Amino acid sequence: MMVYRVAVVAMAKPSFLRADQSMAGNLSFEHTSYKRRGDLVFVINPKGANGRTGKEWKKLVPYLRSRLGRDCNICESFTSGPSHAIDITREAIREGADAVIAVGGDGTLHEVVNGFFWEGKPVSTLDQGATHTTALGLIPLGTGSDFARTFGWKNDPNEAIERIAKGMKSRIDVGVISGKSGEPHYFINVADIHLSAKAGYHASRYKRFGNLCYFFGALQAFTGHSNRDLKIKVNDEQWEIFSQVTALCIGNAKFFGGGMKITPNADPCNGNFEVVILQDFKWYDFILKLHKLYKGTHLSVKNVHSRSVQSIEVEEIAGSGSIYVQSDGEHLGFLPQKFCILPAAIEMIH
Ligand SMILES: Nc1ncnc2c1ncn2[C@@H]1O[C@H](COP(=O)(O)OP(=O)(O)OP(=O)(O)O)[C@@H](O)[C@H]1O
Repeated sequence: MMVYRVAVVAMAKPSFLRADQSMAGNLSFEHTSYKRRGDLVFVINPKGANGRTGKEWKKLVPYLRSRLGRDCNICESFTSGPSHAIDITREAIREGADAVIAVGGDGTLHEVVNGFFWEGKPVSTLDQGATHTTALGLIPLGTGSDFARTFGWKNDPNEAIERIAKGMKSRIDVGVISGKSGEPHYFINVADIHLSAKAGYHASRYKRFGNLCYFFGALQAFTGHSNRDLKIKVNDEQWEIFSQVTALCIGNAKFFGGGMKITPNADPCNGNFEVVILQDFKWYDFILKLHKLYKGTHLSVKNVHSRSVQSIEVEEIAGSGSIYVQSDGEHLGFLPQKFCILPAAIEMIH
């Protein structure tokens, strides 16, 4: 789908994006006859954090323009609904944007990351040769904003603008999920299975309560929950059985669920996931051990297993098709699924 169009004028390539006014949904870009330092496309979810993202963004724009506008072409693109950020990102990359910056929570970042890929391959710029890369940026303004926590970033847009102004970049890993059918799906933060994924599924309905949504989601997920026997295959080796699994979490970064440091050794730049498996947890274990899960000191707790992997395949032994899977806090579907790391897949502004 064409998300925005660049009016074509007769001029030497490249054609660049320029948008000095914002519009809901599709954008029209003017050309500039020269390339300034960078073309930045901001992808804003106005409904993020129960509408707070849109309000904060409005307040932020004058400062953003004064801080970055002299050196960069600034383009604002508002998402009109789920998945729109994926299309905006693909189009921006094809048109040669220097950075696509997600403005919102982990869900918006997740969609922008998925926009860096198309049919299993990285999206590339149409007419600037193989050397041009589009960087990923983030202004964290969501409910949980868990990915940002790994880097110690707060929901502070001014800090984020400084990072963009400095323009320090490094390559980070991305996870790819392939189920039995359909397109590969990408994640940047944490993918998780069973109880936590079910909790996240329910939490999305309570975002108006801020971080309390995770508590309400967890309460609902416990209703009718039972631990299940799973089999896993790590790095394409032998299948192993893990009995009575409560949750299995695959971290490219460390935090999920609004600040729980579930995969405390994960590092998005090291070419590995950290997998943490909780087995045979009862509801009261979460009460007794919750502080450890938030602090990331739970790896020494009984029935907690952790390892570093490049790929992991997970199936339920009973094959009920009812084990929830989420990635970056977004409901993905059900088991079976395979998760692989794509080392250094995206350049990120940090
Ligand atoms: N215009 C829109 N209207 C409704 N939903 C939207 C719109 N644009 C994007 N979305 C959806 O909103 C969801 C949540 O957005 P986002 O992650 O930015 O905020 P959040 O859920 O409050 O934060 P977090 O994920 O960090 O907890 C995304 O999954 C996205 O698909």
